[in-house]
Amino acid sequence: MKTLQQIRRELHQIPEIGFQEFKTQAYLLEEIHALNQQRLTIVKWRTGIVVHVKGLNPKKTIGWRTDMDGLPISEQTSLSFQSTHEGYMHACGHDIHMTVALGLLRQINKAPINDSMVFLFQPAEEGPGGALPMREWLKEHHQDLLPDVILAFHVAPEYPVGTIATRPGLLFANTSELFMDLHGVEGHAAFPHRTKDMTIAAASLLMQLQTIVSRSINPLDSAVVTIGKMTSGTVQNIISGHARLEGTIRTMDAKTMQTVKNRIEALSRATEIAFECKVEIDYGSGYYQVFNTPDITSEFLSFAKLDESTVSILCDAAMTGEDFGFFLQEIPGLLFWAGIDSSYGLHNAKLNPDEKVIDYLVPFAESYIRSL
Ligand SMILES: CC(=O)N[C@@H](CCC[C@H](N)C(=O)O)C(=O)O
Repeated sequence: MKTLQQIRRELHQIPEIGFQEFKTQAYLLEEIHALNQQRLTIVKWRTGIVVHVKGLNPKKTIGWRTDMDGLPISEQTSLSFQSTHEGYMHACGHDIHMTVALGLLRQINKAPINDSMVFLFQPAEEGPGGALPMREWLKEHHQDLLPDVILAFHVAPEYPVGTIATRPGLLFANTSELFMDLHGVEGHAAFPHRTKDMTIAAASLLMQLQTIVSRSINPLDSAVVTIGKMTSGTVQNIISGHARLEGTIRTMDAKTMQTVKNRIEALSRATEIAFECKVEIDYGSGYYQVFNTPDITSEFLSFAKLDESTVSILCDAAMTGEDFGFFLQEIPGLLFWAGIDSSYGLHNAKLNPDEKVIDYLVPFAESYIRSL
């Protein structure tokens, strides 16, 4: 049987983006099929997997969800087990999340608990979002696999291994992707008056977008408008006829999200008039906030406090997005941060989780689940 460290390293080498997790799914299935099958039901959903472990005397079903996808980032670590998929990396810790889920599945399968458990290996967390369609598919086709309570964790680079952090209520933001295409008129660099330059229009719009949070949102509310990618033009001596801005919006409530979108649309209309162009807006996919069930989360924090190997922290909410929010929208449960002690953050090409988190977290999660 492979060690969990070996599994993490092998998963790390094959990062795949949302709904392309074919090798990852095959790898996980091989590990799951190698277990004693007596209590297991295994169902595939797109590139995801659902594994049900029948309890000894089940009164409820406890869910454990892991995400599966990597990011389109070129890895810059010097690890011996670097990504073998050029231009892709597990830079958000989903390799660790999957390994912990497998480790927990092994333990619960080896020594079953009274209740049943369901492990959700969910694709496409980074985008376009697998949780909502997976939840809806379970409701429609596999009511029997729906958990009564659901748990998940996310790696936290800023904390040492052994740290658990979460909070009752709102933990992560509402999100919306943002894609803006600006269409003008391309032309010779020497004849700007015959063109509609979209590099200038996009630069102007980008700067105006930055006024939304500072001037249109109540300072007591919170919002983020991030443009992570900006592209325009073809070569140095042609005025660009097309530019694209790609970003994401984060807010702590749905009303503020609408205010931000209203301002984006108003500034786009103003850009159209000012630069004689067309601005198309696509909001891509949006995630529901992560709202931890208050009493379950308080009890979880009390449990963590009693564990000698754990430092538990009541943390602040963050502007991170997580489509796990869609599960918590309908099923009680919680998401928590687990420290991995990396000097590089999430979505960084040098992220390097301390693998000791796996050996710490599997028994911690197992004993918490046995206490439920
Ligand atoms: C945990 C984490 O980093 N999640 C991502 C989710 C991204 C959702 C979507 N693609 C977007 O950009 O809005 C995050 O960036 O917070």
